[in-house]
Amino acid sequence: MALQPVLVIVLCGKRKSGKDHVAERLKLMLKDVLAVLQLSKPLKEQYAKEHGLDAERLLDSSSYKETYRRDMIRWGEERRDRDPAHFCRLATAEADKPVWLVCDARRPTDMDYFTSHYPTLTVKVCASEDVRKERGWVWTDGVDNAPSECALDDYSCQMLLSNNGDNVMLTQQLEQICDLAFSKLKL
Ligand SMILES: Nc1ncnc2c1ncn2[C@@H]1O[C@H](COP(=O)(O)OP(=O)(O)OP(=O)(O)O)[C@@H](O)[C@H]1O
Ligand SMILES: C[C@@](O)(CCOP(=O)(O)O)CC(=O)O
Repeated sequence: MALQPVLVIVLCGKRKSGKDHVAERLKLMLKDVLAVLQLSKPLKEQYAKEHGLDAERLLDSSSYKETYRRDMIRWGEERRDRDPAHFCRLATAEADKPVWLVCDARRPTDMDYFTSHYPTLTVKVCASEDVRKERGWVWTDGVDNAPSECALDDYSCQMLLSNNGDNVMLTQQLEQICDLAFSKLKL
C-alpha cells in the first residue's frame, strides 16, 4: 500500500529535454525522502509480457526500445482510452516515500490524475531543439507528432524548468523544487 505523499512532483517535457537527468539530480538532492516513479514502467512491463519481449531492455536507454516505441505508444493509447488512470495507479501502487517524482507525464489525463488526488507541483522540462539534437534526438514520424509527445504542448505547468546546459541555472531551479518539498515535509 502506497504512503500518502506530502508532494508529488510531476515532470513532463519533450524527448531529450532531460527529464531523466532532472530526476537523477533531484534524487541526489532529496535522497531517502524521494520515490522516483515512471508511468512507462508498468506500461513497458505489461507490453513486454503480452508481446514476449524483454521488459528490462525496454526500460533501459538502449536502442532496443526505439524499435518498439511506435507500437508501444499505440498499445498504451488503447489502454488509456479505456482507463486513463490505469498506469498512474500501477506506477504509484508501491511508492513508500513521502515525496514522489513522476518523471514521464505525457497526457493531460496523467496531470489530472495527480493534481486531483495529491498536492502537486507540475514541471515542464524545456530544452531547445538544437540542444535536444546534441543529446541525440532525431525527429521521428509517428513518435514526435503523436499524442505521447504533443498532448501536453498547451498544458500550463506550474514551473517551466530550463535545461539548456547552464548548470548553475539548473541547480537554482532544482533547489527551488527541493525547498518546496522540504517545506511540505516540515508541516
Ligand atoms: N543538464 C544536463 N547536463 C548534462 N547532460 C544532460 C543534461 N540534461 C540531459 N543530459 C543528457 O542528455 C541525454 C538525454 O537526457 P534524458 O535522458 O534525461 O532526456 P529525457 O527527456 O528523459 O529523454 P527521453 O524522453 O527520450 O527518455 C542524456 O544522455 C542525459 O544525460
Ligand atoms: C510507450 C511510452 O511509454 C515510451 C516511453 O519511453 P521513454 O520514457 O522514452 O523511455 C510512451 C507513451 O507512454 O506513450
